[in-house]
Amino acid sequence: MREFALIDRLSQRLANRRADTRLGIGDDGALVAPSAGQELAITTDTLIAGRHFPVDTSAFDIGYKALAVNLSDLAAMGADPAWVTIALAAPELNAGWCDALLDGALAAIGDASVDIVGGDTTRGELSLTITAIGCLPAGAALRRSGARVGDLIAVTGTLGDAAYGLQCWPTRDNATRDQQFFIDRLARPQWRPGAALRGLVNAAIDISDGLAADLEHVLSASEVGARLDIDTLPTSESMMRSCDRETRLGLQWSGGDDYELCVTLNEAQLDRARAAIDCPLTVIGEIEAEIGLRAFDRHGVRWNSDKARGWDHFA
Ligand SMILES: Nc1ncnc2c1ncn2[C@@H]1O[C@H](COP(=O)(O)OP(=O)(O)OP(=O)(O)O)[C@@H](O)[C@H]1O
Ligand SMILES: Cc1ncc(C[n+]2csc(CCOP(=O)(O)O)c2C)c(N)n1
Ligand SMILES: [Mg+2]
Repeated sequence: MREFALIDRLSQRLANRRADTRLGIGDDGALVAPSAGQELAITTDTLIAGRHFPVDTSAFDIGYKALAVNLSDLAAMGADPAWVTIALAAPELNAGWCDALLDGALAAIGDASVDIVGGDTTRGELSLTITAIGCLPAGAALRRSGARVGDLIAVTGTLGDAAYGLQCWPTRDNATRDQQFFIDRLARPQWRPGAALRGLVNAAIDISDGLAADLEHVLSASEVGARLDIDTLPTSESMMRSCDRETRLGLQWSGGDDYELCVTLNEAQLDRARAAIDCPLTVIGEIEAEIGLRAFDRHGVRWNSDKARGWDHFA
């Protein structure tokens, strides 16, 4: 298939959902009309074959993950996702493969009010760069710098599953149910509706590089420290069955690819935050004045947190 055949195919399949999308695919740029009083949150993330996903990942899963990780960044800003562009580089264009990629992208969007308003198509090694734009009332964004001494630290969902999924990847053709669960967590991360936490939490980040590394970004932006109770890290049943404690804690601490939200909030808002977000929200620690990230086990013994700190492309 040629470049313009793909673009025609895309525009035929994409119907705009939003009244404030004035012009989608087809011109030199898209046109959108945000409401007065709103701010736009803008984020971009690239996924490269062999680096962000195994080279033999299905087109559906590549499309899914590319959208999910970007919508997760908007969620971490507390923005309602609204528009995305998809820049695709591929060695060749195969119609069935492109359809499956778009199926995956649309599945990750789900019933969110998001329009794919543009993109770019080039020949090259397989990679996707998504730009996602979200809306929120001016001043209401969830920033990394908002954590306050005394805040609780909480995370959505469970941690470590996707990092273990990467280790399970070689089993994918005859995976056990637990191994398949981990592989699915890697391939199709569930982005969380962070916009629902606006006004309820003081700071937020999504966990892409690993809990420790990403929480450190919040701590340094907020000029505070934290104490974590390592035995409270939310753990899936599959993970409990599959890994010993040290392996599990290593994956949860610094494995990355979780795309869960880590937030800090006043204890008085905890019940409201839990009611607002449609997934478990587990308290794992507290913000303290003393700079640095400290972890302790349930007996109060310091957990060796000098282990690998998280994903760094250039480490
Ligand atoms: N090449 C670049 N040019 C300009 N800004 C950049 C560049 N790379 C990163 N940034 C900015 O640096 C900040 C942190 O980027 P980073 O990619 O680490 O985001 P993240 O949300 O922590 O991680 P992830 O990419 O896993 O979602 C963001 O504000 C991002 O826009
Ligand atoms: C094949 C393969 N190898 C390694 C990993 C792990 N991984 C890659 S990038 C990243 C952090 C987020 O990326 P970024 O910071 O670019 O957003 C993680 C945890 C993977 N998913 N697939
Ligand atoms: Mg992020």
